[in-house]
Amino acid sequence: MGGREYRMRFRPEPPYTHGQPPRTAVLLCNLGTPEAPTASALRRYLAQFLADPRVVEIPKPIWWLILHGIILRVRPKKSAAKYASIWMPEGSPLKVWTERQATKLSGWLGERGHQLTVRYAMRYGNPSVAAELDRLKAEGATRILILPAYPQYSGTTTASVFDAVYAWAARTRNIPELRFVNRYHDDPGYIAALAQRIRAHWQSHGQPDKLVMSFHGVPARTLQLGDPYHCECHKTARLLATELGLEASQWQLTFQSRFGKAKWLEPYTEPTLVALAQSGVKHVQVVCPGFTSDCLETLEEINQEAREAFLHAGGQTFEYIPCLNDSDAWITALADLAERHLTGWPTRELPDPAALAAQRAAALALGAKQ
Ligand SMILES: C=CC1=C(C)c2cc3[nH]c(cc4nc(cc5[nH]c(cc1n2)c(C)c5CCC(=O)O)C(CCC(=O)O)=C4C)c(C)c3C=C
Ligand SMILES: [Fe+2]
Ligand SMILES: [Fe+2]
Repeated sequence: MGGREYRMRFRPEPPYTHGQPPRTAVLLCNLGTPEAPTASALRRYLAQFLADPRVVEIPKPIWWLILHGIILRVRPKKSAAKYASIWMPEGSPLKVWTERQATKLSGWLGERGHQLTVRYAMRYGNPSVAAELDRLKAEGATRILILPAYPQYSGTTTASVFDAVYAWAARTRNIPELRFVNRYHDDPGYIAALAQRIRAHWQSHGQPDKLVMSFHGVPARTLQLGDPYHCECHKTARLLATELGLEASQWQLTFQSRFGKAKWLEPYTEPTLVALAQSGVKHVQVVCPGFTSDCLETLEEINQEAREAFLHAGGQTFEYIPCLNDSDAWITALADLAERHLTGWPTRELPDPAALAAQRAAALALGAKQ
């Protein structure tokens, strides 16, 4: 590599100062979402998302023809209409919830005496992983914990977040200490937060004939290729059912959001709901434990499309139980998780009273518990 090329690759950075105290940050990374519920925003988002070789494992020359020749011509308009039906006044639900989680988590970790920064980033779209890492570094972060918003590890999601971090590190001269959370599908705090969400629903609505736990699917082939996602979804579901005291006949795991013509993990959510209705099951509740924030896949695909299919097939009541979002039990679980992953750094940071007060104020503004 020539000198100029080298300088271009490793961008100039502020000079390193000896004796600076270590500064820790947590980066909560979620999938990403379009900027607006419009066809042009959807085209930009889907072009980036579906070009990721972690997401679509088809040889590039063939996939490029399908993606640019068909999918990006047809899907943006259809998907935009779906997004429009779930859009919140503040923006896309996925981003709104992820941002609230980061703000609340920051406040709660501050309450526990940690002086650290919590930010969120999106793997596709904005704020990008690279931009947030640049920002954290510019603010003096020397240690960064990468916390994907996915409890179950999958090469298609978790590993893709890590790819983005590695790509950023590959062009960074003075790389902060990095830590990665791979999975927390069996974390007791996560399971307890899910159980609490469901029990709260039961208090006002009662128990269903069947509780359907619907996870996002992945191509079935990835299971044979060693992706642990399928097994981790099953373990989450099993632990949750045990925590809720459910017998095998009272719940079922399904996989949703099939994309393309290949076989995906089964059983598929919507056909299962239709079959349940046809077999005489009247009252179902659906929960999506693999999604930590409500998004298109839960609010539209489950709460609109799947509801319609179940009721049309003869079901009587369909209740959707919202995702963890910014519920107190979930933020507690995230804080515990981050804390466990943050222990053992060689030096402890000294709390900064001004930063603590600011974090507390932000958390209080969101109604966080004292
Ligand atoms: C929770 C984990 C997720 C896995 C695993 C996952 C795999 C995966 N997804 C696609 C294709 C699409 N997914 C889309 C939306 C979407 N996917 C997840 C999560 C996982 N995906 C979320 C949280 C969302 C919602 C985003 C939002 O903005 O609300 C979409 C886009 C929507 C659409 O146009 O229908 C596509 C496409 C594949 C191919 C895949 C694994 C190979
Ligand atoms: Fe997806
Ligand atoms: Fe979908």
